[in-house]
Amino acid sequence: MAQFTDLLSTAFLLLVLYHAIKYIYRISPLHPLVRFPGPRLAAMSNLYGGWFDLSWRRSYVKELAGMHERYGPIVRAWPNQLHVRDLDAYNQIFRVGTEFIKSPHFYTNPVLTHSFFNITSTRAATARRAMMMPFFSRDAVRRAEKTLLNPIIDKFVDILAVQHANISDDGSRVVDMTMATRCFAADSVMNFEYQKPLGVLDAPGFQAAFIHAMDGFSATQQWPIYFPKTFGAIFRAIEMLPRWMVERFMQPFALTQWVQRVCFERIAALQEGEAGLEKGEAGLEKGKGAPTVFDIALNPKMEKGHPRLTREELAADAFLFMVAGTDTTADALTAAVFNTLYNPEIHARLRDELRTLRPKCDSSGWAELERLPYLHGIVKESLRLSYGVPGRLPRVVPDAGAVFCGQKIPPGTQVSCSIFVYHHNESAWQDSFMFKPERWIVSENHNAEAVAELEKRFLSFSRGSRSCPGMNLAYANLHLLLARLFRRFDMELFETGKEEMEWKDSFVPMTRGHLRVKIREAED
Ligand code: HEM
Repeated sequence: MAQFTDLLSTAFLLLVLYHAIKYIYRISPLHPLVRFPGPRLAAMSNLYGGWFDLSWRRSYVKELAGMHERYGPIVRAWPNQLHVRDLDAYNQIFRVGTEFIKSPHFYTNPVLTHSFFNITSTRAATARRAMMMPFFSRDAVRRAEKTLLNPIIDKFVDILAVQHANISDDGSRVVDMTMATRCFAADSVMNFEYQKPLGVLDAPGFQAAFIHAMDGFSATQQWPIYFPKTFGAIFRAIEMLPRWMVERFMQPFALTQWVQRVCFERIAALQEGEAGLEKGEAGLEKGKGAPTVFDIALNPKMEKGHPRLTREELAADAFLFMVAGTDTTADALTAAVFNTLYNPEIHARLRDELRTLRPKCDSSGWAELERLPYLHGIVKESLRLSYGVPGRLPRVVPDAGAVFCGQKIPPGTQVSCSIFVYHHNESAWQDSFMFKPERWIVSENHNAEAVAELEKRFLSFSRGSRSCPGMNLAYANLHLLLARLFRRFDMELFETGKEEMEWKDSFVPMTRGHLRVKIREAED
């Protein structure tokens, strides 16, 4: 009898223990995490207020897309952190004048300190952006086409034609297109900003040290996001070291500091006017009086609500434009070249279309090229499948709270949206992983409404007050450069397949290998 009572009380105790554990588990923050494919992702998700995005793992955002397929449009990482894949939610979060501020845990990168990228408040960032946005409008970019965009494009294609490449056995040249497009983008953005390029296109074989340094930085991007204080402290400590020491032992830092100095000197030169333009390694050429991106910011009008920026802030914005515009533009160009060459039918259709232009299309402008349906389709697909910034873009739910997909979301919740996830929502994009320029072309079985619907779901430049200010510049460069490249050269892939083009999320996508192409002047 005693044994039976013992057994019963043990069973009872076990039952109580089981329910106690279950209860503790249910009220503990671990509870929502069981819905995740494994504890790895969950384990550190609450650290520093972000998802632990395991960005060294190639499949992170792909896992996220899979979770949405399994669990619906809202996936929780933590009670106060969630990921949404719903167009209405996106448009609510990323609208003009949004009250969903950028997450202060995420937008902390010390390399971008003083720039408006790290300003979380929409109002403060908008006031600052407003001074520069007129120079990025469609009209402004069109006006700059001949004087600021084309000279860099001409230089790029001329280099491809004559220099910097190894001649292979069959007489064609092998070009590292991953590096080439990034050198092009960095020089193009800098030229657009100050009418003077950075000079990286001149690096032999496009192997510019600064572009390699940017790679080094991209590879460490999870650190400033998850360990902002530690990374910030390390960064500040490095800034205090003597320059020779940084140059000797920390090349990526040294090169980044060099470009930051170039930006600072160029801003100083603009501030000091003509006298300043003549001095300094980064001095602008005398006599080039066209307006620059910083004209309004250098002469702010208080009555219009313009903030007065310090030289550090202006230089930080100049540096921001350069880094924000380099990898993104180059990734889209790389995606365009790779996918076009990988699919012979797409390549042939593009070549046929470009042959309708004046010889070698050297004088065709952006407006004309944009009207070429197939080229335009290639540009759109390249942007869709290079994603711009594929990861989380976290924002904070405002005091009024929010409603996503019928669910009430409390204030203070951190909500993330991934462009990668949206662009691979199969219910919106059929065969989402396939490169299909024709999906953007109005045809017999694909009407204008269907294309307009895709536009609504196309998020490469994000939306609203914090969307990409460089969108028009990027579109112009993509149309102009791709037309020139495919019209002037015969190209084929060289030892580059899908495996080399696989990527991981380092804020921007970083491919496993480089895109290399054989290139020779086209005869027709
Ligand atoms: C294919 C090219 C490009 C793509 C796909 C792209 C995409 C994006 C995206 C998605 C964002 C939002 C990021 C976020 O919310 O954290 C962004 C922001 C930004 N982009 Fe771009 N971008 C491109 C080119 C450029 C160029 C050429 C420039 C400059 C000349 C530029 C400057 C910026 C800046 C300054 C921001 C920060 C905006 C802010 O914080 O308010 N981008 N871009």
